[in-house]
Amino acid sequence: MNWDDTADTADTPAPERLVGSVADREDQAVEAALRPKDLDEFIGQEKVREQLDLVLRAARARGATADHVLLSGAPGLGKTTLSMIIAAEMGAPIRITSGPAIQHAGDLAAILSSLQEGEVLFLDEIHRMSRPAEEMLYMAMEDFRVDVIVGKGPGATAIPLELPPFTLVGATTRAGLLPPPLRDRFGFTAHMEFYEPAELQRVIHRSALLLDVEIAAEGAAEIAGRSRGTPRIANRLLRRVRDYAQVKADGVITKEIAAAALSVYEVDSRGLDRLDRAVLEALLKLFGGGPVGLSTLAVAVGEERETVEEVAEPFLVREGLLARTPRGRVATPAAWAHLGLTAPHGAIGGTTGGNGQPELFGT
Ligand SMILES: Nc1ncnc2c1ncn2[C@@H]1O[C@H](COP(=O)(O)OP(=O)(O)OP(=O)(O)O)[C@@H](O)[C@H]1O
Repeated sequence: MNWDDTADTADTPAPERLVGSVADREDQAVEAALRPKDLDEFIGQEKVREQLDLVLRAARARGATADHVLLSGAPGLGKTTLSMIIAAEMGAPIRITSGPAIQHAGDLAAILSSLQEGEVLFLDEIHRMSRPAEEMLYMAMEDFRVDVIVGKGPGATAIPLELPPFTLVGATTRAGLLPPPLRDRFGFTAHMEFYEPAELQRVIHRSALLLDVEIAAEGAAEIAGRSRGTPRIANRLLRRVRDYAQVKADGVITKEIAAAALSVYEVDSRGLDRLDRAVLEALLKLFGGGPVGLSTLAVAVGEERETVEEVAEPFLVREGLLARTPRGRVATPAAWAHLGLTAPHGAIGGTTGGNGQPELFGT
């Protein structure tokens, strides 16, 4: 089984994890139909929307090409969708490529030289571009010009090539990995946050409408609460719940149907799946809440160390269920509560029994 939640989309097969945030094949097939087409349809991310709206309106009013835009944030939060919206709002065509697809500067030169005036170039996983391509991009972004190197060794010559003005929309899961000279060349930078449950509920209602599925408000809320703050996961869970509702009921998604369907798929009320729960259960039941070393924890759940560290832990940490401390992994009081267990007296992350305050996580 491939649990890989952090791998990049370009060169990995579909993850089989229902709560993984990277697009699987089914997502790729249906997502186009679910993408909002303009800024008004785009749900949540209020600040990003407001700021981007200003940037695009101003460019339109000047009759100019929009500034380069950098979007950072976890997979499935809407970076590709937003890049398409930028193109649509500017009435411009869009070209989509990704960092790993551009290994040689020549690959980039070929793309850049075939752009139309005003075109949006969406470069996903921009942090994974090769160094020479990155350096070519600096000049292209700033001066709309590239130097194409012809020949090799001492006889090589640089032929300057003028480019039409274009808008680069770069997307990255890790803005910190971008070299500062590249980051500085973006006129507008936006960080996409995880979505609130109420926003995901709106995403689910909108998708249900497009998929012609009847859903009650509480049904949407139930799915939203398990979607890990990510529209892609919300849409994926919606499709699985729809299947269940069709087979086991009359097709309508109620709160009960959503909860029953997602328990079949082992996605719990906070969006933890089997792997997440296995890690948490081992930490609480075998190690009394920790601290325990990562390798020991991984052996206890029968997974690779990297799988526990890179796939399960980020979400458990984000949810405040697990902490990484210098002494090892430690469960928080919320972890004990979530699994319905009582921390043993004096356990780290449990209560001390005296003042009721957690030993490590109190004031
Ligand atoms: N704000 C939103 N409102 C409604 N639907 C959204 C929103 N953001 C994302 N989606 C939906 O979630 C799905 C995933 O979005 P998208 O492909 O844009 O994510 P991404 O951040 O580009 O992911 P990746 O980094 O894996 O490429 C799309 O089907 C899109 O319809």
